[in-house]
Amino acid sequence: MKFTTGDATYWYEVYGSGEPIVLLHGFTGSTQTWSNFITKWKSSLQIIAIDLPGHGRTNTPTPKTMIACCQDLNKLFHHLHLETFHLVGYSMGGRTALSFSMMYPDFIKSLILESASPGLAVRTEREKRREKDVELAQRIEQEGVTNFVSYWENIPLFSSQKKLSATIQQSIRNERVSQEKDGLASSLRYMGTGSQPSWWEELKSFRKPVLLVVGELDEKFQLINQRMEKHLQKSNLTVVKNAGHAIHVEQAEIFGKIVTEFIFQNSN
Ligand SMILES: C=C(O[C@H]1C=C[C@H](C(=O)CCC(=O)O)[C@@H](C(=O)O)[C@@H]1O)C(=O)O
Repeated sequence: MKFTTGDATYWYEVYGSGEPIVLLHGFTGSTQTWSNFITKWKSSLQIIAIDLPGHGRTNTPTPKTMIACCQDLNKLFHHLHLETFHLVGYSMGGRTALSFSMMYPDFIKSLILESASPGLAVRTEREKRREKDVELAQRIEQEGVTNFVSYWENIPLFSSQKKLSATIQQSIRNERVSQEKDGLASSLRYMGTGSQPSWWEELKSFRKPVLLVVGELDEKFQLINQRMEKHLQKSNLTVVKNAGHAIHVEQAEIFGKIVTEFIFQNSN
């Protein structure tokens, strides 16, 4: 289904009925990221999966910053008459879910962040990261998506995915190569880790329940989330064994169990 606001058209999908949960994919992803979770849980939950700017079937001619994207999501949730819901985000989708929660906390019943971060606290680090994000965006524009994906799927952060079956690895690749180069480049430039605001200071005032999920093989994001847990009032950090960055793929059953148990514990 499509929701239009200004010159932006967001693609979203709604499944099932019951406790509402919103799913936000990561960089190079789409609603397809959640197909395993949706198949398994749509009989127990109302699931809303959204394509973020620059991804899937969402079209945003005017580039969307993280703040602008969250303002659009606010309009979409009002359009859907969603008063409160559980918000799940993976990686870039986790940064987006956290940003949205900081901006519109009243919507949030619980927040589930998979391999996410609140951005970079130090201005010079943000500036350096933004330069890297822009360089990567230029690489995508010059070399095209297929060549970029061949690079991207081999960065150390995703090394644990090499243990996955060829079929699953191919499905991740298929989702990535289906993206548009201008969309990915715009996402990096305007919603990348270096472009978004830092929410580190605001974490301590967020009062809703937060589940932080990281893979035991993802050292970088384990350290980030250990820091996040110390800043948050009501959070618990779950480290999933034999998983790297993409727990929802690498340990799909465990991911589904952890997330749904947390949702039902916080569904009142
Ligand atoms: C490589 C780093 O940053 C990227 C890592 C993960 C994020 C993501 O959404 C990847 C999803 C995927 O490809 O499965 C991405 C983001 O948050 O936009 C980051 O650019 C790093 O070392 O920080």
